[in-house]
Amino acid sequence: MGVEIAVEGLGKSFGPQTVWRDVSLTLPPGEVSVLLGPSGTGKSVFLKCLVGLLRPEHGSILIDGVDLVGCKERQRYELRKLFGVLFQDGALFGSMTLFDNVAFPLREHTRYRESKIRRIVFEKMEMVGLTGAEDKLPGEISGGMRKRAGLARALVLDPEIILCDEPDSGLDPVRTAYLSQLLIDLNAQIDATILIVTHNINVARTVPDNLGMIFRKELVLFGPREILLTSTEPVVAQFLNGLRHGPIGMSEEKDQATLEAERARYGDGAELPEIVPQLEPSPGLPVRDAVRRRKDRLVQSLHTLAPAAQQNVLSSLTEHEMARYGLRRSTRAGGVL
Ligand SMILES: Nc1ncnc2c1ncn2[C@@H]1O[C@H](COP(=O)(O)OP(=O)(O)OP(=O)(O)O)[C@@H](O)[C@H]1O
Repeated sequence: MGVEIAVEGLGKSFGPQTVWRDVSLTLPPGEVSVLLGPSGTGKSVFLKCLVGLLRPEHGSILIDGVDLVGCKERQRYELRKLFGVLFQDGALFGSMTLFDNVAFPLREHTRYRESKIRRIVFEKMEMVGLTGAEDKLPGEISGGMRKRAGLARALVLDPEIILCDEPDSGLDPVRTAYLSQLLIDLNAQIDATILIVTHNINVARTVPDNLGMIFRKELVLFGPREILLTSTEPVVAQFLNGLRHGPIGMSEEKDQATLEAERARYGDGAELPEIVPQLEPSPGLPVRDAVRRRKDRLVQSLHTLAPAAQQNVLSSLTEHEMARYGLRRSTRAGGVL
């Protein structure tokens, strides 16, 4: 199972510019989380801090109990091995074939024989649907294939944590849907802790177990999807529903396109749409253990959730699960005894 990442009081600045301050959240082990936020709010900077590429000035990042911020360089090097990172553009070497790109971390960090490297590379390329493209150069394939190759490379060292920086950027909606499915399938297969940075509303609605949002230099909320997707917190509701009215202004141009598209779909109404079901692993794959663990956790804290979130948690439980948790549905709509 993937490891837990506990971030406490994190703050990052570049000279006089504060990117964000006092960010605290816990990425539950083996679950998929999404970090949202308008352009330029520091989502990529957050990912780079998590993997140790940037150093925050304040706070701690406990990975499996070890503080990445305060630890020695040697320990940081060891912690980094737990991560697989998919950068925005795939970050492939243009002069290397896909095979060599994907093999690169194995050749750098292990002493495996070439036959073993070959086996691992072929296995990961099959996982991301790139069998047969091993000899292609990055310049000869589509953006979606480059992302998948980047993902295969992020997987070769069997990471316990996978970070994806805008895996959907530059992809059409169909390829984004395939990539979203791929991430859920991967989670079902390897149970890694996954954090995805995006401003794609569909990805946020359908992929993660947990959601968080950065706005105006702060983490506005972080929690289970049922809480964020039913939240009436103005900035969260505006962003997740692509509404014009709300704290996010016109000046963030990149999000304007998203806002236009969603406005065309939902109109300007303040009514929140129903929560759409979360993606499930493709047929033939194991069920995600994270789903069961998360339900256990949510049921324990059910009474602390707002009514709309509570109702969504309850409606996600099967009758068998209701019985296992000792819950009975009341005759009142969505109620519980
Ligand atoms: N190495 C750096 N040195 C100085 N400033 C930086 C550096 N990296 C990022 N920044 C600044 O930090 C802020 C946040 O950038 P970041 O790329 O994390 O935003 P983002 O939320 O990921 O944006 P987008 O959604 O557009 O990718 C920006 O103002 C950016 O210019």
